[in-house]
Amino acid sequence: MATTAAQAPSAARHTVNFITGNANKLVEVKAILEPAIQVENQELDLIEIQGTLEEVTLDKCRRATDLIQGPVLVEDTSLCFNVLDGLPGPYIKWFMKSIGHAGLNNLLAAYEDKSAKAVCTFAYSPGPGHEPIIFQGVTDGKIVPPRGPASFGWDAIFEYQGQTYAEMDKVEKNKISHRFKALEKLQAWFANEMMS
Ligand SMILES: O=P(O)(O)OP(=O)(O)OP(=O)(O)OC[C@H]1O[C@@H](n2cnc3c(O)ncnc32)[C@H](O)[C@@H]1O
Ligand SMILES: [Mg+2]
Repeated sequence: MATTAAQAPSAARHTVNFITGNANKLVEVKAILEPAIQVENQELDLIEIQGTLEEVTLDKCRRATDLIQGPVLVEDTSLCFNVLDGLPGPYIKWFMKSIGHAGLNNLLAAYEDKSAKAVCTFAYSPGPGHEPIIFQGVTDGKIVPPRGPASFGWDAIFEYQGQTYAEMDKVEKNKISHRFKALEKLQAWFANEMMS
């Protein structure tokens, strides 16, 4: 059957298979990308290596590609304290689990500089045998005692222009977040792919 003009744009739309076990990430990625890019999800428990933000994400992407045997999108989130040369960085998940919001604040108690960077590193692979492509977004803020709901990771202790991520309306967070900035680059790359 011939494709009608009305069907064409949606048929040409990209779909990504976002591999994550984190429901909050998935909600944000969908809110930012859809409807331009359709987001599907598979949950895999991927081993995460030690290394730079890029190395950790690239390795995660290669492992996901091998398991899925198809196109995948993965993401790794870091919270980097400037005075600690970027730590906890990609190990933030384990710091959150072990010492929580109070412990993360205490790590900076000896320093005046509470500035931090939220970094989102996405890697997209078209499938086995392809090198993954990296899209990174950074939002600068500072670490503060928790304010707002504690429903998503370290949102309550990361302050951006006077408000913690947790205090912000979700729509507002998704306009300035590290995740949004990385996905802007991904969207531009997909748009370019569609034209070539
Ligand atoms: O399956 P994956 O995608 O790996 O999901 P994850 O929860 O293991 O996520 P990461 O390995 O990227 O670890 C990042 C940690 O930072 C938290 N996190 C990620 N994005 C966040 C955001 O926008 N705001 C607050 N916390 C966030 C997240 O809950 C983890 O504890
Ligand atoms: Mg993880």
